[in-house]
Amino acid sequence: MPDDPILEIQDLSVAVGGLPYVRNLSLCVERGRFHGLLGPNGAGKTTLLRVLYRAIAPQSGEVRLNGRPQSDFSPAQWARHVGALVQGGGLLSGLTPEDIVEIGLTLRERPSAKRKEAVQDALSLVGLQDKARQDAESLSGGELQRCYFAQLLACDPEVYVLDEPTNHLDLHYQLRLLDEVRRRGRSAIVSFHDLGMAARYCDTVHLIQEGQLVAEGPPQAVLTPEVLHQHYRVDGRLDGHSLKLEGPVLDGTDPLRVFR
Ligand SMILES: Nc1ncnc2c1ncn2[C@@H]1O[C@H](COP(=O)(O)OP(=O)(O)OP(=O)(O)O)[C@@H](O)[C@H]1O
Repeated sequence: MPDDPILEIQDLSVAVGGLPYVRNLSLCVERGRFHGLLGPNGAGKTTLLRVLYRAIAPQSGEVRLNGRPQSDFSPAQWARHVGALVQGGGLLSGLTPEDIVEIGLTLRERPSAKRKEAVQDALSLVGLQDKARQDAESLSGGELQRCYFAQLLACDPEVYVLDEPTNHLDLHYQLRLLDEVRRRGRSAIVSFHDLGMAARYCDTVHLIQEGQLVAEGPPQAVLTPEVLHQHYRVDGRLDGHSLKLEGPVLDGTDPLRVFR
């Protein structure tokens, strides 16, 4: 049992259109720790995260925050504690980055002067201070991801739920923004495809396959050559924070061939 769980997921099952995409899954997020959710495409990572930020309800099982069931909280109360960076944005028409960050802050009861300051601070953190009043529809993919990151950083929830947060970000911002979440000492549950980044940031990783938890523990203990072979269909090994690949990908396909 973890020492100090902030979020407990107990025996969770989620079906979409009658098909089970998360099955009897239990895991704990420890207070102040970074947890990675790993697994191949379609494993169920986003589905699980969507339950955590209440976009969908589970068929069975329970999510608890500080020992209290999710159903004890109104959606707005929950969102104050558990904030999410999700895949794909919302409606942007007519909004600026300033508006997007400020909309997030309506969850927080802050005087308007403090709110303005928080918006500017968050936009500076993500390097968007010069684009604060531009039409958000004109932002690049990475700039938009930074804008949503700013919204979350301004709210600064107790638990950060990040679904592939490095999507569209250049290396500088991948490191800068995940460093910022870690610097704040918050709890985080984060889906990653980049196993090197997962190894760099996560205290614990949870490997999911076909909606079930198949392994969990420190990255170096979980991401063994056998696991890479079996679940990612590549041969390689984790060397510190670097993934060293050996030989072609399995199933007879060698994507590097086209570059040779
Ligand atoms: N609304 C939906 N309708 C139909 N199928 C869905 C829906 N949502 C999820 N699924 C299916 O559930 C399975 C798990 O999807 P999910 O997005 O959770 O996977 P993932 O691990 O996040 O994958 P990826 O790494 O590709 O983002 C997939 O097979 C997906 O097609």
